[in-house]
Amino acid sequence: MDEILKVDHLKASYGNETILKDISFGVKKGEIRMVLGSSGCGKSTLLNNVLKFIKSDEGTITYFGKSFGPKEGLDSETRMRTGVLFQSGALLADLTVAENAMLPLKRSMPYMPKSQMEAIVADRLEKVHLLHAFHKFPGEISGGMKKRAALARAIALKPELLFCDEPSTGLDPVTARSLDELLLELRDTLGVSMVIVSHELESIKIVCDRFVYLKDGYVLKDATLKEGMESDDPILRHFFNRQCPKEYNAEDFYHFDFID
Ligand SMILES: Nc1ncnc2c1ncn2[C@@H]1O[C@H](COP(=O)(O)OP(=O)(O)OP(=O)(O)O)[C@@H](O)[C@H]1O
Repeated sequence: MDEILKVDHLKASYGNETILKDISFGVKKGEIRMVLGSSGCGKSTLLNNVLKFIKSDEGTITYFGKSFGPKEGLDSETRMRTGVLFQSGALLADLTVAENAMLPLKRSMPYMPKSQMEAIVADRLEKVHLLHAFHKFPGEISGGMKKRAALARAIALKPELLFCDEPSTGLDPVTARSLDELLLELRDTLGVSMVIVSHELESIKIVCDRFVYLKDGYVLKDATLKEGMESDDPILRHFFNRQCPKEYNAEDFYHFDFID
């Protein structure tokens, strides 16, 4: 499989505090790559740096074979091939679900006739099973529906690569499960590759192909879900199995900073 995203030796800081020291990994076409790690380890920071929402200290990010340096932003072609589902959903309250989903089209293709935009948006809303909410406002729909509306907006331009920051956070287990299944469905129907930040173990077990586990600014493990779940590393054993390995007593165990 080809790698459609490559992160090489990324270093990122806020002021004097370096959060990511040296991060490298790739995303293959058609795969769901998850970014894992304890709270505060820098998962969202990684996403914001890879997406070039903020400038990095060092490192190269290569999208679809095109490389961008640490201080460079993404070009418009790369942005159009990339979708983002923000943690909050970030829907505009005074726009309908359809108008929200139309925003990327208006920005990228301002001259497209409105009827054509509406047809595309109807298609995307159908894909996320939300066509019935076309004319509704965000305040009139449930949390799970808001996530699906935000997802319709994220796939408006039929991206090849979709970034999702904590997609199931704040959802009840049933709604979270249906969102996970929807992400798998979109991967299969649209062929979109994904980078998903999550700490929801149930979601991880459903959608993850491969993961990177971040620790102290480095990649502790880059592996498949199966390898992660079978790993002897105490941190990964705790993360995936929620159990304390025999060879560590409780005192040793709490020296690890991995309580989510
Ligand atoms: N805008 C910012 N300015 C300064 N420090 C920040 C900023 N955003 C995040 N941080 C710090 O960077 C570190 C990593 O934060 P980040 O949100 O990337 O972690 P995370 O792994 O996504 O956490 P969580 O799982 O809790 O969402 C934390 O110590 C956080 O306090």
